Amino acid sequence: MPARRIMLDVLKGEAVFPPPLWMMRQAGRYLPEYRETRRRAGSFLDLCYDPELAVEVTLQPIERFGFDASIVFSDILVVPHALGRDVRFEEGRGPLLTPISAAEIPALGSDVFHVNLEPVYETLRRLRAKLPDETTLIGFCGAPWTVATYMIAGHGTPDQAPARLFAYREPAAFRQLLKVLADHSASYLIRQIEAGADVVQIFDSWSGVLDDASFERFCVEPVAEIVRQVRAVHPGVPIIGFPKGAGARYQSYREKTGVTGLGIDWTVPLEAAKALQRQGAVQGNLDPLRLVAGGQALADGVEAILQALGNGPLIFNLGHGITPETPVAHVEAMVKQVRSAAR
Ligand SMILES: Cc1c2[nH]c(c1CCC(=O)O)Cc1[nH]c(c(CCC(=O)O)c1C)Cc1[nH]c(c(CCC(=O)O)c1C)Cc1[nH]c(c(C)c1CCC(=O)O)C2
Repeated sequence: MPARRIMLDVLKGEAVFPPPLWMMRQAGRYLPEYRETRRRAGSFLDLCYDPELAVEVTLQPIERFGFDASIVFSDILVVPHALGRDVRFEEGRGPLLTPISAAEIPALGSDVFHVNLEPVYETLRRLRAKLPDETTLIGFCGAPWTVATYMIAGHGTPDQAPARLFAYREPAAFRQLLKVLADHSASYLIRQIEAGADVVQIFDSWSGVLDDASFERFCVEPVAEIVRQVRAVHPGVPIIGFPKGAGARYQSYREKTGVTGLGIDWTVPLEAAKALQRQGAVQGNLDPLRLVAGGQALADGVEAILQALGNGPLIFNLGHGITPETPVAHVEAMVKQVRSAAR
């Protein structure tokens, strides 16, 4: 009999206690062993495209903490890179891309998109063979809006003003950009599932900066399109949507996109999260800075989530990625508290 992957039970709507647990960005710079592998890899993208090293860093947090889920090591910006855009990561500055112009969008695409992403598929195949049977394997992509913000600005910005202006000034080109990203992201997720992913997550880190109409067109519609395309091929695979900062729009986001699970950031009130659990699983939502601070701030934050959401379908996680300055001992304390929790 195959081992039970409890995160999959939760995504079916079951309440499991203590809840399954993993962390966004769990393979990353807060781990000394990650920093060591990273030094050997050359550039950050070299690490993403080297299945041997990517498997190594993906497994590091699993070996250390025994998380219930493992997320393949890669980045959301491999999609524009595989589409032929120039993408670099500079130490201390984050991603740098050559900004795309409206005139370049009609020709955007690549015959070798999946060839370029083959190392990611190979990493997933190797991971499924190496992971404990009970560990859920997560594939992912960025949502079209969030990926587009980096393609347009060429770097991270606090409010995505360049992408918002572009969308208002060049609506036809922008719509086409979202469509190209949605189609390629859907086929990317389908290939990740075929390489062994049990679940896929769509990261929409910048959905919180949009007005009502723009949220509908730039976040909801492209993600709904991805969900439709993935479900047409793999109807049984759960999809987690993480529209960070969606606030009052979380509920309609799940209804309209059809995502199975909802990633919630730390600003979502626990009462509202409880209401969201009536429609399906939620994943989150510890403030990553409570994990940096540790001590009582951490213990209180963990306890509040377990108390409020522990009776419903919950995947315990942070409300956003773990930050590099987080002490490993604080992660150990969090894992211990979640795992030893009693209802
Ligand atoms: C917006 C976004 C990106 N990438 C991602 C998002 C969505 C989630 C979020 O909002 O955090 C998602 C991502 N990025 C990475 C993963 C790996 C899997 C995991 O362990 O979660 C995942 C799921 C590795 C990474 N991606 C990056 C690192 C750090 C770079 C390094 O190790 O040198 C890692 C481990 C770099 C990256 N990649 C990106 C940025 C803005 C940066 C720079 C900021 C930073 O340095 O933290 C784009």
